[in-house]
Amino acid sequence: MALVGLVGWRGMVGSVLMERMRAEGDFELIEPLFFSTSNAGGNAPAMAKNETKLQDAFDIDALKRCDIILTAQGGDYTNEVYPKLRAAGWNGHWIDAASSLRMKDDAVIVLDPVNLPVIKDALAKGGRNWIGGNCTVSCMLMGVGALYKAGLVEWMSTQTYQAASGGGAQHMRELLTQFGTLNAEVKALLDDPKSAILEIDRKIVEKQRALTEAETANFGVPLGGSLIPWIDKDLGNGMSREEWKGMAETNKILGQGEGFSSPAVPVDGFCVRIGAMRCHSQALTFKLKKDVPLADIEAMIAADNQWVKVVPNTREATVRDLTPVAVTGTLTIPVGRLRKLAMGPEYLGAFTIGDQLLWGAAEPLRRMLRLLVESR
Ligand SMILES: NC(=O)C1=CN([C@@H]2O[C@H](COP(=O)(O)OP(=O)(O)OC[C@H]3O[C@@H](n4cnc5c(N)ncnc54)[C@H](OP(=O)(O)O)[C@@H]3O)[C@@H](O)[C@H]2O)C=CC1
Ligand SMILES: N[C@@H](CC(=O)OP(=O)(O)O)C(=O)O
Repeated sequence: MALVGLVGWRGMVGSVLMERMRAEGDFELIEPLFFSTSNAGGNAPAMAKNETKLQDAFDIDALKRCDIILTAQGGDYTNEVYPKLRAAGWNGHWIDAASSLRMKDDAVIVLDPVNLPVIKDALAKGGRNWIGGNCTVSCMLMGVGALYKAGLVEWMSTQTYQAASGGGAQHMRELLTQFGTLNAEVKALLDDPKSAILEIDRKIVEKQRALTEAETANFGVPLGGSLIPWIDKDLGNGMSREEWKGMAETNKILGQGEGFSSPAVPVDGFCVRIGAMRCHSQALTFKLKKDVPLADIEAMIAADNQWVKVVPNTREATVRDLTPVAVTGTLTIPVGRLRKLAMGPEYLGAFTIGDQLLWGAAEPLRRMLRLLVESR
């Protein structure tokens, strides 16, 4: 059985990953070795078999024992440990949730329902680095990958509505704390049905502007009852790093663009943080290479994989099935609001949602692990 080192298993992404691995019986196929950056020598979780103590996640010799290492510990950990491990001659498979290695030439961004041929090709060529994609990109491609696979996309523009969880657990807590503070500020007025809404509104905005440093420590500004149209670093050219990932990662996942034989498809838009908990949503505008009937597009998307679900473009179906609340905790990727846009028959609009901790983070990694284990 493959000895699989698990790093970052108790974090937010790691916990979702463990849950999914248990649900799919993955532990029956591996010998897990649990690592910790903070509690080496402590007890490993219940899924441990023969190795019941936590290993030191910075101990290169302990890591070197593993056939496969799967980490959801974060980019700083990857940057510190991965080069040392390879320099020490380790030739195992490295599966990683962090973005650090994503754009390296010897790394594949894994999303097997979309890019199994790219993964298999890299495996055949001796590939050893398998990196999970950006959550927004992975969820988008799980939904509308069919249009790319069919070579129909001339360009795509994305407008995202990204959940607090993308920043990590502390960001989710901060959002809820802000909502609580705001509610408390106007509770008495809310309880009085005769109170004036503009008075409530005034008190809320005053409170939002007066939130303490502690109440905005993670987002930097209020998010509850507001939004933040910037995610990740400022690239200095008017673009956020999250926006840059849209084009770079979409094309790399599909095996096109730089380093590949076919050209990149332009992907661009705006990435916005909103007050959702753990589902990323996005409105997409496509320029298709030709006019394809809407019914054919719907059929193509619906047939692409077992998780995508076309939501009829009606009010009733949309408000029921196409919301973060409907999708959270599920692997379903709804795609709705599909319609031809006023600009012409080649212009297609769509709206899609995904749980950014499942298809956006944990699921592609556990599926890659499974693929490696089953191909041994
Ligand atoms: N959050 C997201 O949306 C996404 C994250 N990622 C990647 O995954 C990485 C990990 O993200 P995320 O899971 O959100 O990070 P977390 O902060 O939840 O977990 C990271 C590590 O923090 C340590 N830790 C310290 N205190 C606690 C605690 N009270 N509870 C749990 N763990 C604790 C754990 O390491 P130890 O057990 O060794 O102490 C854990 O593995 C990110 O840095 C990013 O690279 C990728 C895609 C999406
Ligand atoms: N940047 C994403 C979350 C994330 O971790 O992305 P990446 O894996 O590309 O660093 C967000 O904030 O919603």
